[in-house]
Amino acid sequence: MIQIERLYKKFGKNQVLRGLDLHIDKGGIFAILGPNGSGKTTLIKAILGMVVPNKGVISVLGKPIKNKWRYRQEIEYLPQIANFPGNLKVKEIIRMIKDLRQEPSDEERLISLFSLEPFLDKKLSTLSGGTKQKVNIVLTLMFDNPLIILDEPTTGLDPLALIHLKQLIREEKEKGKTILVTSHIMRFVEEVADEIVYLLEGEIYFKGSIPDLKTKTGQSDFEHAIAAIAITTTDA
Ligand SMILES: Nc1ncnc2c1ncn2[C@@H]1O[C@H](COP(=O)(O)OP(=O)(O)OP(=O)(O)O)[C@@H](O)[C@H]1O
Repeated sequence: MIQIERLYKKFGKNQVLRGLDLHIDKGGIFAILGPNGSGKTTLIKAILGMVVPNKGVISVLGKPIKNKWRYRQEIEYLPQIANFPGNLKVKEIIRMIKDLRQEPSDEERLISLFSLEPFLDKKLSTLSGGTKQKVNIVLTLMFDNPLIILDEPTTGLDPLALIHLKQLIREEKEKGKTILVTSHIMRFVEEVADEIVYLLEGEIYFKGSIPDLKTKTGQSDFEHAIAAIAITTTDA
């Protein structure tokens, strides 16, 4: 599904990824975690071909992605900050993305799930942050592709929308898909993730299940296990 070998990326003098290796061979929900600025979004954008690495090889769905773009049609991506033109109405942006993708979509179910009907004729610039995020989730999950990448999908969501999001992610996983998700909300991660991928100092510090992480850190609580990595490695 995703194979990354010795990935390096620096911005100016800032060496963000330092020979990162990552292999994701099966479906499931993988939480990409790590401190602020550890390179989670950089890694995701490298997988999407939006950040060009300095060195290393990335293969997605079985093929190296260098100088390729077609593979992106098989990926759904929810960016951390989606910047769609504010003067477009919700129904217009949905139609625009559908026209661009030219793929079957099931937006009606998602619009109804998030109760977005009253907003379809409203301009994006007039929506609250949480409602915008619901629209972004619809735009991401309305297509049916094997790889889904969600960068901070919970931002701004109310509790009911969060329950729907978790359910949707689990449904996609049941279809055998691979879902990469970043989040700073540890409760959300603990509820949905099959595996944790923890980035630190430009490499993968830990990849494995939550029980394995608890064993490794000697912590019985997930949030404390994550915090323990930060404390241990800062002290080192
Ligand atoms: N386009 C860019 N130009 C220059 N520096 C960048 C660029 N994109 C990211 N960086 C830097 O790379 C580092 C990693 O950023 P990145 O956004 O990948 O981290 P992150 O782990 O996703 O952080 P957060 O948890 O805060 O979202 C940061 O120091 C950031 O300032």
